[in-house]
Amino acid sequence: MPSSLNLAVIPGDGIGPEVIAEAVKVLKATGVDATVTEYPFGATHYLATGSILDQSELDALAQHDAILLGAVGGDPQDPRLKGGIIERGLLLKLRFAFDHYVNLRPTRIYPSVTSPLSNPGEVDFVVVREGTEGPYVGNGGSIRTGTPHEIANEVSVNTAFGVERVVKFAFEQAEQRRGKVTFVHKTNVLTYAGGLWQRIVQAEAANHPSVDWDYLHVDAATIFLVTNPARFDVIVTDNLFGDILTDLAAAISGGIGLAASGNINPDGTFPSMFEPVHGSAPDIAGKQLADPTAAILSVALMLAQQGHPDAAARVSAAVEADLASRGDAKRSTAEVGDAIAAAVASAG
Ligand SMILES: NC(=O)C1=CN([C@@H]2O[C@H](COP(=O)(O)OP(=O)(O)OC[C@H]3O[C@@H](n4cnc5c(N)ncnc54)[C@H](O)[C@@H]3O)[C@@H](O)[C@H]2O)C=CC1
Ligand SMILES: CC(C)CC(=O)C(=O)O
Ligand SMILES: [Mg+2]
Repeated sequence: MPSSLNLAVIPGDGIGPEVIAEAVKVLKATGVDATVTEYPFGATHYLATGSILDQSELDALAQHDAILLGAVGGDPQDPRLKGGIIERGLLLKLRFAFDHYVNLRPTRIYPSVTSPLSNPGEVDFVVVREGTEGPYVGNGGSIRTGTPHEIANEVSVNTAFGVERVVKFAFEQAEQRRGKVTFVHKTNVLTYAGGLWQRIVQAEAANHPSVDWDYLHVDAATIFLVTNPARFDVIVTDNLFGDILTDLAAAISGGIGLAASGNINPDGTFPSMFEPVHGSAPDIAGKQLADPTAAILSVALMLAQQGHPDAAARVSAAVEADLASRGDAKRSTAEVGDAIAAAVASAG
């Protein structure tokens, strides 16, 4: 692991720059030796320059130890951004090019946080979402486009290679946690993809006798996330189901402003990328209303992955203390960041 962290930062669009300013503030407060290089990519940059992310920019990002991203995406009604041109051409391009096959999304209901669930119990699980396959790969098309007879396909790609490696990662996570994997899919209907996943989960389970596993259809999984979220330890699922379930997981655990994630390349061939689960939130952008906690907790995930466990623990502890101290008074994005950064610095 490097002693000096060579970090690329992509603040992005909407609330992205606001939450990233606080995340970088907290990173600096840890005292970890880090060089921060900012890149302007996102919808705003595209609208100003016509450029999204070219090969030389991808090559430059590849030179970094890790990437911290705010959120990207502009106004969904803007015709210049149609077809998810930024989400696909920037965010997914990075995940695919840097082989971020593990999208790791931890969920905890902190004791001090008000959950919409009245009695959630002790909730602490991680979603291991496959990050490079599924219906997000862009394998589709449409004919007779724009006519009443249009036919559109979006094919979910699931390879034995891709499923095996993420399932193996999930079982290894469970070995280091409470020893339970829940595989989530829709094997009763998506029988080809689901069958592949099912066989691989069964085979991998045999390699991890200390881990229990069970299976839930994705629709039932949404029930249990609300009625009994404490039953989960590690959830492993595909790209689309994982995207949806982790917004729900964020909602039950105090809000999307608290949910952090890592797009991990476990092999270390490419830089991993850390980002809040949320998007660019155009409805609150530029008003200092965004909660920067998810971006700050993404820094903690990054520090842990980059070999700075003490600094990561200090950031997590400062967030936990800040959550415990939150009352009814509204604080700005920067005020939350200032408070957490001060707590991190004083614990250093
Ligand atoms: N990783 C990324 O860069 C992602 C980008 N997007 C993009 O973001 C744009 C907006 O997408 P939406 O579907 O509206 O999802 P969103 O996550 O941006 O917003 C959903 C709701 O959560 C609220 N919210 C989000 N983050 C918050 C925070 N930190 N503090 C307080 N409230 C927060 C928003 O105000 C909004 O009401 C779209 O262009 C979408 O494609 C969406 C998800 C992920
Ligand atoms: C905008 C999508 C491509 C990403 C997303 O919603 C997510 O990764 O959670
Ligand atoms: Mg999402």
